[in-house]
Amino acid sequence: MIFGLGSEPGSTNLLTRALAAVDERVESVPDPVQIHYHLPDPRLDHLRVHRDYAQWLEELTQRFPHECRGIRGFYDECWAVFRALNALELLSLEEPRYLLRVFLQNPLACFTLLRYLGVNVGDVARRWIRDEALLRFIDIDCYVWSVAAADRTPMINGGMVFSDRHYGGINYPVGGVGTLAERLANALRDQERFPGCWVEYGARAVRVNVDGQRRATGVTLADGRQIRARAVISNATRWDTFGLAGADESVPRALVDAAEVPPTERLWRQWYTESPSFLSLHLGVRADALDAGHAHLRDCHHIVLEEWAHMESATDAAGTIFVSIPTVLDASVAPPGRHIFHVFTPSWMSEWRGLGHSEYRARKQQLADRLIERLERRVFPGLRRGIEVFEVGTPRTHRRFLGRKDGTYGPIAARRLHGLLTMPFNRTGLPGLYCVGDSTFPGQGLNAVAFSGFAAAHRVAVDLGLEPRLPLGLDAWLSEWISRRRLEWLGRGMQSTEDGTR
Ligand SMILES: NC(=O)c1ccc[n+]([C@@H]2O[C@H](COP(=O)([O-])OP(=O)(O)OC[C@H]3O[C@@H](n4cnc5c(N)ncnc54)[C@H](O)[C@@H]3O)[C@@H](O)[C@H]2O)c1
Ligand SMILES: CC(C)=CCC/C(C)=C/C=C/C(C)=C/C=C/C(C)=C/C=C/C=C(C)/C=C/C=C(C)/C=C/C=C(\C)CCC=C(C)C
Repeated sequence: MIFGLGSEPGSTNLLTRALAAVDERVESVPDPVQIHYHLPDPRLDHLRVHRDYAQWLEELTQRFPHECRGIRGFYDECWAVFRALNALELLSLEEPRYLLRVFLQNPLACFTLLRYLGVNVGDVARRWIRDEALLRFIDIDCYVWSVAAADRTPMINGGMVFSDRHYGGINYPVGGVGTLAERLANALRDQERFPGCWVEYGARAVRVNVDGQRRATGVTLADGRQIRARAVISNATRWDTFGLAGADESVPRALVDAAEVPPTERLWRQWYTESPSFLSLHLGVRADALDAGHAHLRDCHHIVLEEWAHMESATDAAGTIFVSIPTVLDASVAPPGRHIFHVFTPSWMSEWRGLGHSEYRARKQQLADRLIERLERRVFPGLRRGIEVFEVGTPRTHRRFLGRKDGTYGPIAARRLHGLLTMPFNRTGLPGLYCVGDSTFPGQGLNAVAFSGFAAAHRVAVDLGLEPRLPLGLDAWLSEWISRRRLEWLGRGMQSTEDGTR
């Protein structure tokens, strides 16, 4: 489900812009329905989130006519956030010269964003909507991408997702999602266009090297090679970069030595915790086994939930089922007459730890069977008999192939936080080391991590003197001042939230 590949005017189509930055583009297929929901409440069952905004509003208000005004009010606020973002050049919020420039260019958009930066989707939804069933829907409509209910999902992100799905829309890259990475990597390897660039695969960084002045100077790879650099950018999660979070404070394989971990990281650990990983089934299915005229095969993405109580469950394959069938949009990604089903549900590493080889295989089979059974009963009769390819991935698979601690999907708020204000930016307390990806502002999502990539690249370019900065030491002084004030203010805000809770 790819956000950010749109071609409409504005700045929020960050994948399109990243590709354009290296003179590339990918052909894509517009997805007419973002998600087809199969939910426990009859008013929410077979609810389809149409790309066409008017059609979507009509679908929802027909089911909740008494909430007509509330629905409009809520989504209008989402659009206000989106329009403000879409009107700005999106670069590093840690760069004072840029902040001054965008503020002077578009003060109204900046004020709108400032107003919503500390707000969560739940706060806005409850201001407009009373019906508990509809509020539950807003919860799951957040949960399916943020792995958190509305009151822990930042409003800036809600504004992006709930509006962009109707603006730039969801677009499937022809040939599969891997095309995006391939195009970027191939472009960078073109020495005529990008002399000196190279991409290495299978090269695991195991340590960030730090000199006597406590400055990052490069990385050590698993094969012992050392690469020197003036700037090191880690796209590993915060836990894999700086060590573990939560009660388990042992640090097995963090990239930064425990002695070098900056004190600000402690704050971050109090605010964010790991979300679960996923149990994933990758299925190749004979189309003729499924009912050919099956209405559900029109849509690429489905969410299946039989009981609300199981929404946030991440054990025993009992939670929310996510289904993605990319062959609905692009038949070329499978052999003729076949569909690809990617079926997944949240799952914790604790369910998979300590299992021997045969126990691990048996458990995968058992939980996969349960998911297929649930899907056959609710949405796709005949699914099992059509399966020709069957692969199961667990949190252990995610950890192995993505190098993410416990295979986590990313950070989620450990408690109610002030929207996006608490999310760390790209600079870290260790000079020369930057973080990027979903452990940094604004969090999970391809478009969100693309934003953090643009922002990190911008700040690094300024620090290396490749982009102009404020003169007379003002850049360093102002950056430091903003960062200190933010931390002090957040420290105080968090303390008062805790006192209030107590
Ligand atoms: N749109 C969707 O349908 C969808 C679905 C799931 C996830 N997502 C989101 O997509 C985003 C993908 O972000 P991403 O690409 O930054 O993260 P990623 O985890 O997918 O990729 C990180 C890459 O870094 C590599 N890596 C990790 N540690 C390394 C090390 N020590 N040395 C060398 N390489 C290392 C991994 O192998 C991996 O290739 C996430 O935010 C995720 O939430 C989107
Ligand atoms: C100047 C002054 C004073 C001030 C200033 C203010 C400002 C400027 C501010 C700014 C801000 C900003 C720029 C921000 C930004 C943001 C962003 C970009 C955001 C983004 C976001 C995005 C997102 C969140 C997305 C997401 C998505 C996702 C996660 C997805 C997912 C999916 C999945 C998981 C799949 C599903 C499936 C099924 C359903 C089947």
